[in-house]
Amino acid sequence: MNIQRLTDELSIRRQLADGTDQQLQAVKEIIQAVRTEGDAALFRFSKKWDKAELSALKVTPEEIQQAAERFDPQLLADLTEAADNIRSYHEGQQQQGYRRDRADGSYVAQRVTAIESAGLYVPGGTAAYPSSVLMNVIPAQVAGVGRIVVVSPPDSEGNLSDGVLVAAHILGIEELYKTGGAQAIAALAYGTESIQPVDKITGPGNIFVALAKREVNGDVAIDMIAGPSEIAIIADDSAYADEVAADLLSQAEHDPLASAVLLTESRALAEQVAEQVKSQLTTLPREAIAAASIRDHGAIYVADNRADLIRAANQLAPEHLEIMTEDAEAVAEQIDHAGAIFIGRYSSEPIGDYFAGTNHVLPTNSTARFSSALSVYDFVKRTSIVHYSEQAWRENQEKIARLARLEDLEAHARAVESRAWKKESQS
Ligand SMILES: NC(=O)c1ccc[n+]([C@@H]2O[C@H](COP(=O)([O-])OP(=O)(O)OC[C@H]3O[C@@H](n4cnc5c(N)ncnc54)[C@H](O)[C@@H]3O)[C@@H](O)[C@H]2O)c1
Ligand SMILES: N[C@H](CO)Cc1c[nH]c[nH+]1
Ligand SMILES: [Zn+2]
Repeated sequence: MNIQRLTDELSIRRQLADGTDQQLQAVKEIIQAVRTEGDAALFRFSKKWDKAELSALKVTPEEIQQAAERFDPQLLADLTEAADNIRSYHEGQQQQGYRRDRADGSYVAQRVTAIESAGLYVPGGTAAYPSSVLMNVIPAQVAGVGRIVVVSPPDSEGNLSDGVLVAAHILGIEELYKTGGAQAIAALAYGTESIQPVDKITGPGNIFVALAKREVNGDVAIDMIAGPSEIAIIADDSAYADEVAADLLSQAEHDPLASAVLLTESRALAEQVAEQVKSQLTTLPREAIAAASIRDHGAIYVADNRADLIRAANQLAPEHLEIMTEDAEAVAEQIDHAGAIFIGRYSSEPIGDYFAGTNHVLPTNSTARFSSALSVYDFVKRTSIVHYSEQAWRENQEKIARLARLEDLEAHARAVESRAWKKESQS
């Protein structure tokens, strides 16, 4: 791992945000093929990218039941406990409507309702992600979404992993399809013979999924761009280099495009962490992926002082930010831009990936400057409501008509005044 300038890392980010021209072109062609060919395109792309010969896209209740029956009971208990933690955290996000009444009998209000249908992407290319089933589905359920559709790419046998099926089983999901990548996003956005389109698409995925979500945005709503994983760690000499390195590698193993950055004022720690990353890397089953990620998107930034360190972290706006310093909570107070913050030595990032209850679907590519973790808020909409009484109308109609004429909108003014026409003729 090279000790390099943070600015290099940021320029890597900007390129990733757009993908390469080739990747973007491929995604556009995949979306077009799904729009014109429907299911046939989904079968064809599954064969090409997942090496799977599918006979049907929809997972059957028997497949889910059989997976549940052969699943390790301890793992079932672990997934269930994680689901409980996630549900408890997200229930805190439930929103009520509100109403402001006035003495003249008028009121304005806001009503909160769930979106009708949501399509949730669960990654499955280089690894299966049962945890992403929980992270997508639970906020949608807490919000009260009517139709929840889960898509995930199959393995080369044409199956979803038992973990994904069992997570769906725990949550009572009935609409689950074996399709992934850009083609799954297109199917959710535009529909095929097997998959009815949805109102909103959420969930994380690789660069093809991220680019496809960006392409269909507007025809359908999306949550955010949750692309290849990222971790940044602020650490001082109180941190243990082996623990810092382990946490950096935890995200590097997701994807060759994942990024891992250490931010520190200590050159000694920087050197120890670089050594640790090198030696721990060789012991990982996913060594090749992690090595590519560290080589191409790994960085150690040695800051001049604390202010420089904080500025660098905020500039990166990473998906995950760990803080392992003596005054970790005070440092956290100064972070304005990060998808999720992990405070202190014992808050290793995978705790958030699986168990704490917070959502692991998080904005990447510095979009934490303006985007947030997936949440219940993503699955609701707010409708504003106006009720004017006769008294309220009478007292305010002239002001409203004047404001309309200020904008040269005569029909607006007359609409408000039109109630007077009848009142005058009746009196
Ligand atoms: N930001 C977050 O919140 C978050 C959370 C979890 C996972 N992730 C990320 O999700 C990603 C999972 O990636 P994955 O690849 O394992 O699974 P994935 O399901 O995202 O992608 C697999 C699919 O990509 C498509 N694909 C692969 N190569 C292609 C090519 N050359 N051209 C066109 N399509 C192609 C195929 O359709 C395949 O089914 C990782 O990047 C991980 O870091 C992010
Ligand atoms: N770290 C990922 C988000 O970037 C989420 C995840 C799922 N499984 C393991 N990790
Ligand atoms: Zn992870």
